[in-house]
Amino acid sequence: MLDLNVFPPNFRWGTATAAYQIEGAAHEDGRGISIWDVFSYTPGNVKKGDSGDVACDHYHRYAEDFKLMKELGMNSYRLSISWPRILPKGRGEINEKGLAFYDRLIDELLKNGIEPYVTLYHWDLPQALQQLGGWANRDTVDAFEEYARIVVNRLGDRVKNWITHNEPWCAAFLGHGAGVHAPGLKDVGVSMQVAHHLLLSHGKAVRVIKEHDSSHKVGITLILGPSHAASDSPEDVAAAARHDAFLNTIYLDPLYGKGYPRVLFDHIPALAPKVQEGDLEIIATETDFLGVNYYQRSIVKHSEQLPFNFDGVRPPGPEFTFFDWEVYPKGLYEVLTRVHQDYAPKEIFITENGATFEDTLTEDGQVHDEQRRFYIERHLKSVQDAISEGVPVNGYFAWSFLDNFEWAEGFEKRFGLVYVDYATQNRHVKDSGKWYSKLVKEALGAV
Ligand SMILES: OC[C@@H]1[C@@H](O)[C@H](O)[C@@H](O)c2[nH]c(CCc3ccccc3)c[n+]21
Repeated sequence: MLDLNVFPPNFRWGTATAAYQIEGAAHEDGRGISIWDVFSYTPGNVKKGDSGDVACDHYHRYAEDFKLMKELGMNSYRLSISWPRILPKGRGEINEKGLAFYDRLIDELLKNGIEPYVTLYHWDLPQALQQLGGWANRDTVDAFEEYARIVVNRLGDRVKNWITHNEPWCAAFLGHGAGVHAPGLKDVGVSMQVAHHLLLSHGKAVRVIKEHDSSHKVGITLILGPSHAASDSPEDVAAAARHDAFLNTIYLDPLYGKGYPRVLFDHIPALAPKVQEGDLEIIATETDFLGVNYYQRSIVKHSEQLPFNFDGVRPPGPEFTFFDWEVYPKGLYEVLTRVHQDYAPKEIFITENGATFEDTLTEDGQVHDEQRRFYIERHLKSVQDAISEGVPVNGYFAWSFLDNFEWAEGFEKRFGLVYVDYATQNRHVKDSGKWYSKLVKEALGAV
């Protein structure tokens, strides 16, 4: 199925994680608390009352984790920095122990010959900033810029690839519209203003990084997926166009200098964000790559449901993951060709792709996860097909290296190529991880 010769010789093969999901040590070495600590500690928000207090204990086990990563043959790794470890109050006093931790982490990665791709924000806003309004408060844009400058100045001699934000759609809508993620607000209008502030802070951080060293590569990671109309009726087609704007072009358009999509905000003018003079120019600051996270497509029909007048329709499958997400590899090809055609990023990295299935650790420490292996194989085939058509995809980061804290699902949902036995913190490479390792070694060996 896969022809590894199609992938460019300098292709980045790796995995992705995020600080709050793997580090643990939530109250160690001066770390401040984040909105996800608060959200997790609030009963009812996270399955089984799980939290990131311990998680994979990566804070203490990163050396063994990177040794395993090297043994598996990967040449890249996407991680995120915990803002509250660096600035416990979000701004002002710097926590030297937090910076020293990431010094050690990056040094250990480089010692293992693994290229770091660093996400500055993967949802763990310092709670002190939330108490001042969080991302709904435009001041947080300046706080993020200060945080970015501190991190880039400290790690910028060794980290050359930066992702400003992970999935602003999640931080904005799941966190402030649907209320199912931290900080747990349910106000669509606020979520749209949050989206604007996240994009604005992205543009500011790009400029900080480029001022530090213009040779550094910087981009943003978006969750993208096709919005398919449930029928060819004009109202379903119009509903799908609004959903496409709601999920995809509300971010893609302003990032690539097109402003906010009229198809959405003509429908909900009262919910449009307040945009100040110069904001759109900052948001559209030139970047070096686009990070694409892909998991599934959406099927959309017209609905009386306000404010968007669209609703989801259960996809036909027939395959679904443990998250009940449809397995639809073609959607990744559709996303990549559409992004290339409509926005033409210089480079694209698949910064997340993966699946959760019910994993069982056998007596002899194996996890036979053929479904996950087959999921990844078919999505890599979609990447291969896009590359064959000239789409500049230069890397694939499987979500995730380790099983980890899956937000509101807690530890029940496992995405790792490596199984984590949380009772012992032992790591067990799953069959999918062994397969991916063999594939990566073949691809890189072919260089
Ligand atoms: O759900 C798997 C991963 C998360 O663990 C990552 O932190 C996050 O970047 C990420 N985004 C998505 C798609 C959007 C989504 C996230 C969480 C829950 C539902 C949908 C899936 N994932």
